[in-house]
Amino acid sequence: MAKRIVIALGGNALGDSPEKQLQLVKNTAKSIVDLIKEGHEIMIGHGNGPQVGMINLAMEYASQGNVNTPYMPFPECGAMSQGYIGYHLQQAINNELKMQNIDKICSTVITEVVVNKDDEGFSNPTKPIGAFYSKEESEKISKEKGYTFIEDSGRGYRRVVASPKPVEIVESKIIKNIIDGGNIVITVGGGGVPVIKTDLGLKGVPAVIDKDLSSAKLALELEADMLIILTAVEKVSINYNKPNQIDLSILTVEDADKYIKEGHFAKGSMLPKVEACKNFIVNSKKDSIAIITSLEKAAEAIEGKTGTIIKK
Ligand SMILES: Nc1ncnc2c1ncn2[C@@H]1O[C@H](COP(=O)(O)OP(=O)(O)O)[C@@H](O)[C@H]1O
Ligand SMILES: NC(=O)OP(=O)(O)O
Repeated sequence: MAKRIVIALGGNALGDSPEKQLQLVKNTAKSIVDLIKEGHEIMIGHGNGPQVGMINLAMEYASQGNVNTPYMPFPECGAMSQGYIGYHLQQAINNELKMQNIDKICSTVITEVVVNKDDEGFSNPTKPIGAFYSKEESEKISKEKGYTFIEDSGRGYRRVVASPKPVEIVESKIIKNIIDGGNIVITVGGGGVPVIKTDLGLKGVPAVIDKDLSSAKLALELEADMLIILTAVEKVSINYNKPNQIDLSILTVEDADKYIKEGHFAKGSMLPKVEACKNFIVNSKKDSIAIITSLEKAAEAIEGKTGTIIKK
């Protein structure tokens, strides 16, 4: 049966350069168009951690050098990342739709997401962005620029920035129009550009919202049947990266709470994915499903053959 599906695509699954990303999105587009062919309605949210870090670093470097480049504020870097990732994804999906003779179109909505100005995320940076560094490199950059770094799930050290929780998707009516019109939308890129409400209107703030939490919000607002979080691992594990690692096929909300307390899911990577799925499942008015798996395994996971299914 045709389902309304929100797909949250990991920023790391998009590669670490525009050239690599353009290649990788071709496979992503094929998997997504296969789902569209089966009649499913698709909304795509995506990450931007590596990309927004790269843009921010490049713009900062250029503005400090001799080239005539102004300082680029962080929210603008986030909007730039939505634009170029969305451009690659929509081009690849539209090419694939045309090749398969499907009369639909995919478009990116530059999306703002309201956050609370007093969110505790502003005083405790947790969102890893940009490239991975060695411990020594990260300490050197930290001294030079005052950035905070953390060790990211055994993969190296990364800069972390504030990550407030998503409160409201500003462009949700337009997103609904696109979906109700039978087309495909790319939205809440990088979790959405974070904005706060002021007396003068919306105002961008320097932070990166977790795209899994924004995708769950989108799935709830648009009454989706399914939230699929696609990342680099096929299943969620307990004792991750340890000799006694156990991969989970099913994760109940009750077990998720227990494992969260025991510290099995890393902050800024697996924890927000599990929390996003939990939030969607618990608050959905429908008998909805949430799945965490890898891009390559998406179709199999929808058929219930792999991935971690999060259940009530
Ligand atoms: N308990 C866990 N189970 C599986 N993966 C985990 C776990 N804890 C941390 N991870 C790491 O989290 C990563 C996914 O987070 P991240 O790379 O931030 O996602 P994204 O694909 O959204 O960029 C996995 O590739 C893995 O390295
Ligand atoms: N914004 C965001 O959640 O990005 P990643 O998926 O790259 O962490």
